[in-house]
Amino acid sequence: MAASSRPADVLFEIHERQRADGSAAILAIGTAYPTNCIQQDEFTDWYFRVTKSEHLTKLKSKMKKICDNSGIQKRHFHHTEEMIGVHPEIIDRGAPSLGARQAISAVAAHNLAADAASRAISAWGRPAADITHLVVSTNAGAQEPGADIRLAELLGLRPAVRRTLLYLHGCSAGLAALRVAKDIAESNRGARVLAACTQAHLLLFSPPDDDAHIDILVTMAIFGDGAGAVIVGADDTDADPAGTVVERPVFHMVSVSQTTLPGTEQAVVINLTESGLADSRLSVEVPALVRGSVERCLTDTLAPLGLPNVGDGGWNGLFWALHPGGRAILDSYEGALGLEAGKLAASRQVLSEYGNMSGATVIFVLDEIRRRRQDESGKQEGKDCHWGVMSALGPGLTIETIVLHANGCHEN
Ligand SMILES: CC(C)(COP(=O)(O)OP(=O)(O)OC[C@H]1O[C@@H](n2cnc3c(N)ncnc32)[C@H](O)[C@@H]1OP(=O)(O)O)[C@@H](O)C(=O)NCCC(=O)NCCSC(=O)CC(=O)O
Repeated sequence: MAASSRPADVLFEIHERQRADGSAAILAIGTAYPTNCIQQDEFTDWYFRVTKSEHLTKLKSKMKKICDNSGIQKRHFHHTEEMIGVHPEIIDRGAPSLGARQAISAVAAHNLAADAASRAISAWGRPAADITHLVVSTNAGAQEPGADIRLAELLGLRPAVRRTLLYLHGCSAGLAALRVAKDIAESNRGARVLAACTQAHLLLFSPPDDDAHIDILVTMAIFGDGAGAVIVGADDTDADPAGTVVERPVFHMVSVSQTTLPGTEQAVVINLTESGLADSRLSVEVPALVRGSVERCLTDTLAPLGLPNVGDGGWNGLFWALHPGGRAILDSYEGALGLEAGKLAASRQVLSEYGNMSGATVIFVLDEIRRRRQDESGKQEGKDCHWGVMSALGPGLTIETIVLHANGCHEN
């Protein structure tokens, strides 16, 4: 039968040829963090000394309590005491410091992204030149040419690689990058998307203020630096000329959703000013907002999928890759969903070892879940659950979610 020449049919055929056949999968994961490490039980002394705020004894003891209860053991930072020492404007609220902060944190963010991406590419097993699209997400400044171009240079990607750069999505930056990567991979047959989220928080660094700004202490007590990268593709696994499979899906990205909670626009505020992000705000209400809304939000996300048997275990029938925005945020998810102890073990471990690396954190959590699932040595929590939820909070207040399916699991 002759092919139709009706424009609508031709357009449809072109569209079908361009689209991938399968759903997007994460094919490899890489992470990186700075070598400079501060133990959480030493952080309060370090912070009050570096910011020349030793005289603020009441705030110091409050900060100590927050650190003690944070669920964090250590964090990694690009910035050091010496670095801040040569830029006194960083601890002076009245002095402009955006230029100095951005110059330092951009280089750090680019290098961390390159390290994480190199690890992802190496785990993927194909050459960097096979990457067709690049999605980079960061809170470490707002410049052009930006982190995407620099990362493409550092990795030696093809000049024709198609780039997308996302700035200031806060802690949902990692999920936003993955959501965009999924759409690109499913819309472009043969695409291999490198999605990287990189955070260096010197832009956020701020001296203690007064009793009215305890959120500054909270952000200083929980945020750390790090980068995560994944390779995303949507077609059948690729084999080399000898027929050896060189790429295998780790997690399929089944569906994505983004919900902005009404009336919460002041809950997480990120302001880029002459003082960097030091004028940002974090409401004490965030854990309660999460507790009150997350079940409805996840029900709306999962119900239309009609996943087989997931309902049998309730929320405990899923594995969970949650952004550990803070210990109280994880407690809120756990309480609201009735999750068993251990369900958030990967999130709590990443929080403990690295703190909240903003959008990059959830990629560390995903990598930790991958490691636990592949661990043959014993029963790891969540190994029997094949469907999972990845979720993070961002300004808005926004809850971003990706429903996952772990590779090699066809039952359940
Ligand atoms: C920081 C904590 C570990 C501290 O835990 P604690 O067990 O010590 O107890 P707590 O919650 O009572 O807090 C201790 C004291 O700090 C105060 N406090 C806590 N959070 C505050 C905030 N955001 N603003 C102002 N004050 C705050 C409390 O009122 C209390 O004061 P008092 O002692 O006077 O009673 C926890 O509160 C936590 O994990 N909070 C969630 C942090 C969060 O919102 N993360 C999201 C980051 S943003 C993100 O991930 C998204 C994004 O950036 O886009």
